[in-house]
Amino acid sequence: MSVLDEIIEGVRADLAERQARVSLDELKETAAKAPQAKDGVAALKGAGVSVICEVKRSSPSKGALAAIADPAGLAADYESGGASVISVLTEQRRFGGSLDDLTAVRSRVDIPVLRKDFIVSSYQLWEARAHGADLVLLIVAALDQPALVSLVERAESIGLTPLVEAHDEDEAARAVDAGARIIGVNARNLKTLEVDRGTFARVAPEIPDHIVTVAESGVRGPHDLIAYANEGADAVLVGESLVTGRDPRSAVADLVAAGTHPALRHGR
Ligand SMILES: O=P(O)(O)OC[C@@H](O)[C@@H](O)c1c[nH]c2ccccc12
Repeated sequence: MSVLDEIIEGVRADLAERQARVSLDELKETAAKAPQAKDGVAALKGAGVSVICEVKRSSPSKGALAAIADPAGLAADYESGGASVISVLTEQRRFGGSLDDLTAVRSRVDIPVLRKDFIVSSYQLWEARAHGADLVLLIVAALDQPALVSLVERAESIGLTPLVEAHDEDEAARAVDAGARIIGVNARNLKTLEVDRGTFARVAPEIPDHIVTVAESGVRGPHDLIAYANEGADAVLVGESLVTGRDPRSAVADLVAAGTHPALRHGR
């Protein structure tokens, strides 16, 4: 069984437990009271290369990264550093996240918030909305095509913007066919956990220009952002280097400054 399969097995078990506790009707009622979702596409289309900053305690590849006792405080630092979107990992077993983290972050920042999890059911979309998310991650490798298409449509219909994640050219073509408006290219292979920073340049040509492209994983600092920008990335998604660094606010500010430098060519 691949790491991705193992993660999804755990996600399904935790999901079944939550479904037994909170009915879909209850979730929908909570979602109806949530503030209207913010426009994730607009947030990433601003001037320069947008930076999506992640609240991430641990990962399957590295284990514990940072304790993050105050996820909302970290998100506020990201926002004041110039982040366009905050990504909150809500997967518990491997990444140490929770829906409480999502709620806490949502209540502190004004920019859009992404629920980063392994979404396999529309129940999780309603959870995301009920906890104030504006965007959700959908991983092509975790879904067959009919499931991907229906989750993209359902997300959009409840006001969530899906960020559809691909690892190779075929997955990118599936994301485009499913109607994604934002496609993330993850340099980390979820089956082997290896990072290959060449992935973005290989996969991006499959993605039409009008779709927002996000380069995910392995961004160590401004030089990696500049490389991805030159390969056509509209945005980058950064986790580890921010949560393990000493000063997240200024690390984000350095990325944002690099991404808005007038000499930088970006976009396709
Ligand atoms: O910590 P990094 O290397 O900066 O990567 C962030 C993000 O890309 C990564 O956390 C991620 C990308 N896709 C995922 C899917 C599930 C869980 C995590 C991820």
